Amino acid sequence: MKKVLVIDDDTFMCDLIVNHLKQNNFEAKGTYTGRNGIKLIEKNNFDIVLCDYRLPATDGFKILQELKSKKPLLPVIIMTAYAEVRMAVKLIKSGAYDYITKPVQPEELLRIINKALESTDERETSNSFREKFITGKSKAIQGVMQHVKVVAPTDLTVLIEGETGSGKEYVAKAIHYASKRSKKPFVAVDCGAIPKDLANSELFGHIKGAFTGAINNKVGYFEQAKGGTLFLDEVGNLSYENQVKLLRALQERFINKVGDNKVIKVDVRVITASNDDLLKLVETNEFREDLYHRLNGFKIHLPPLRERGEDMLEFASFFIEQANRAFEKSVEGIDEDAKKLMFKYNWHGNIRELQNVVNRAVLLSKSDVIQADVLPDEIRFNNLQTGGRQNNFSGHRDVKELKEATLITEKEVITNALIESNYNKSKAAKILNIDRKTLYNKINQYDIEI
Ligand SMILES: Nc1ncnc2c1ncn2[C@@H]1O[C@H](COP(=O)(O)OP(=O)(O)OP(=O)(O)O)[C@@H](O)[C@H]1O
Repeated sequence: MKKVLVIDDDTFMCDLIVNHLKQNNFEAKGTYTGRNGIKLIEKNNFDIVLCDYRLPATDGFKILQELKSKKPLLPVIIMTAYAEVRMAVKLIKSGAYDYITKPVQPEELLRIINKALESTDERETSNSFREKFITGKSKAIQGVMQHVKVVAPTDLTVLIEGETGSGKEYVAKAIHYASKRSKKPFVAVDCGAIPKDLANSELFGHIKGAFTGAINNKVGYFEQAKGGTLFLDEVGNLSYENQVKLLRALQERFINKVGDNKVIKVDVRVITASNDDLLKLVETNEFREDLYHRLNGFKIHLPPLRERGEDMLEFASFFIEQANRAFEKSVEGIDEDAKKLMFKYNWHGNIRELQNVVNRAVLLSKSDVIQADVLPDEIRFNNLQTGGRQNNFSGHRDVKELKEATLITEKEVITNALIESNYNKSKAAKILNIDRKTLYNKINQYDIEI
């Protein structure tokens, strides 16, 4: 039986909701104050919380923040008499699962609660992840999967290198779910997306009053991943100060919250990933060498999609099935001409780009197989050497090393996308099928004029 806590200072309404939930097979408990609500949540394992927005001495927003810092995964539904869009957006942005307007309609209440519980039940498990993980048969990936198998049961830190969209997070999850930590949380953090001045508090948490705006205690990612795996994507983006703190956390297995001297023991396995060659960042002093060696307990290099041969078709079939279900279509496969074009293409955005291309093709397809006409122009009008975009590579005939050639091509592809989008970074990132942060990093890396 699912456990629901109702927090409402209107005693009549609170009891009414509790009774209604009990009649509908929930184990419901009510409380009339926010403070007591927080205490009950700390001591019990509720599956969901229903909280009134207007409470004496506090409000639903403050309670929500406190709850999210203590139990980030607990769904909270706010009940409010003020169906104001701005406030609803604010509540949902602050982590509320949803809101319901008062007077509460019994059927609507049950619908929202069941929806929230379903989405929690759908949270990924080892089995559900296995169902959506495609391994592939290429030699390159078989080698990687062999390494995954060997390293998973250990507690080694793993560094995964690979191009954008090549499946680094998926491989990190494969390691997690094959490890003894599989029943504990897998927490993924995009270090490139955290503002530098907030990174300490995001990773390690903070205490109330630690800085302006720290109105409540916050549980950081390290603590959220307790007993499980913390996946730090784009780790090369961490500032020097954060690198020092991360190194300490890894060496000593202790963290400090921002503003607090108390040390907290953390049992977390760290897996990191990078699009960049981290060693290069070490050479240019942008990344600490001692941290690099700590993170590089075991290195896994993920091959780009273009080096995975027939795996591309296996991924495509899988994505076609997914898209058929999502769009209620019944596409059966890809015709030979379209396949040829897809094999010639460079897939700079790798598996993610392939998934987007397949989604679009399924949606547009009028026949039961994907034909060339529903592939994007860059694939249809691709000429073998260029990977689909304008290219001035003939101007670099003296380049012999493959790595240098790749760098030059990447710079040119990015420059072309910027030109094509009139230097609109969001549009250019979309064309390139990378996120804005990665685009900014690349612009800096290649010193591209913008
Ligand atoms: N092995 C796989 N099986 C099925 N789908 C996959 C697999 N690997 C990647 N994908 C698909 O490709 C998408 C991108 O994968 P993922 O996020 O792991 O890449 P990434 O290398 O971590 O990307 P980024 O460099 O942008 O962080 C996933 O959301 C998933 O849809």
